[in-house]
Amino acid sequence: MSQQRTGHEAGITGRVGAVTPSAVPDFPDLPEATVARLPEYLRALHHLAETGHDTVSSEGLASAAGVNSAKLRKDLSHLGSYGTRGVGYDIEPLVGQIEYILGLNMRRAVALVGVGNLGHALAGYAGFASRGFRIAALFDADLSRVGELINGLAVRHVADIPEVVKTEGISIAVLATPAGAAQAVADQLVAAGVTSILNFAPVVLNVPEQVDVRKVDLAVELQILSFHEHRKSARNGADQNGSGARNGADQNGAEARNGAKGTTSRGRVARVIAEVNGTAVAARGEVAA
Ligand SMILES: NC(=O)c1ccc[n+]([C@@H]2O[C@H](COP(=O)([O-])OP(=O)(O)OC[C@H]3O[C@@H](n4cnc5c(N)ncnc54)[C@H](O)[C@@H]3O)[C@@H](O)[C@H]2O)c1
Repeated sequence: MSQQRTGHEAGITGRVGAVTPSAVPDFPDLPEATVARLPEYLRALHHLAETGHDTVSSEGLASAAGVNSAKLRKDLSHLGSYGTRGVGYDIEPLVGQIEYILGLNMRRAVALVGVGNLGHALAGYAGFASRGFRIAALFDADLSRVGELINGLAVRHVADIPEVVKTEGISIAVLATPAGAAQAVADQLVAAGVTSILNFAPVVLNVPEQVDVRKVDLAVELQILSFHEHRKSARNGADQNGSGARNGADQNGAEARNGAKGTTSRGRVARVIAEVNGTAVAARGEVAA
């Protein structure tokens, strides 16, 4: 990716409203994390516009997008958008600017390969259209699926990929085949001219450098949540051990004070261990060395 000037470096300051998509002098070289957050800002901005808002504060937009406001201001500054003190960001031009950066000011044609359980659900999802995408072609290798209509679109055989990709101007494909078929399908797509792949198959694809692949794996997301669950329970356990340790110390203290009358808990534990091991216990209640 080439190094680009940001709007700030290019002298674009002040209200977002002063910056139109055509005013972006060069294509900004955005951090990947910023790119990943832009769709969230866009979703939140669309919602704000639909509910009658013209402007939004950075705090309001950050909260609607689920990020912190310092991060949001930094992200938008990469686009040359700084908002206006006391006013915030003008929503309409900011929407235009983010859509321009994300390349959504044209509706992109997308191909979907592998129209099984997952593929059917994706092909039938109405939300892609409102987010800037048109499912332009469905492909499968199974002849019994070819010709099936999903949302008015007929499933084509994978042999038609080169022709359809060309005629429909498709550059993005969604891959929903079994893992074993995914690499060969990716090769077919790339040979046909596809340059971006959203891969649902649990396999790492080898593609040429100019091809972008994003992998979606819900099992990985669940595994990450599992880690958080594990960590929460480990911390809770540590907390309980902590209070247990404090309680233990209190009890030890009490037992030490009562030591003359009876045996300490440490002594009792030692005795049990000794009984299990068949070893002797020292007179003071300690395990014999
Ligand atoms: N990423 C995730 O979160 C997630 C979730 C569910 C499933 N998956 C993955 O998605 C893929 C599809 O899952 P599914 O449950 O829909 O499977 P499925 O078996 O129902 O569907 C797979 C489809 O791919 C077709 N196919 C097989 N080989 C092909 C080829 N060479 N070219 C074109 N089409 C071909 C089959 O005919 C079938 O229609 C699997 O790899 C699965 O592991 C991923």
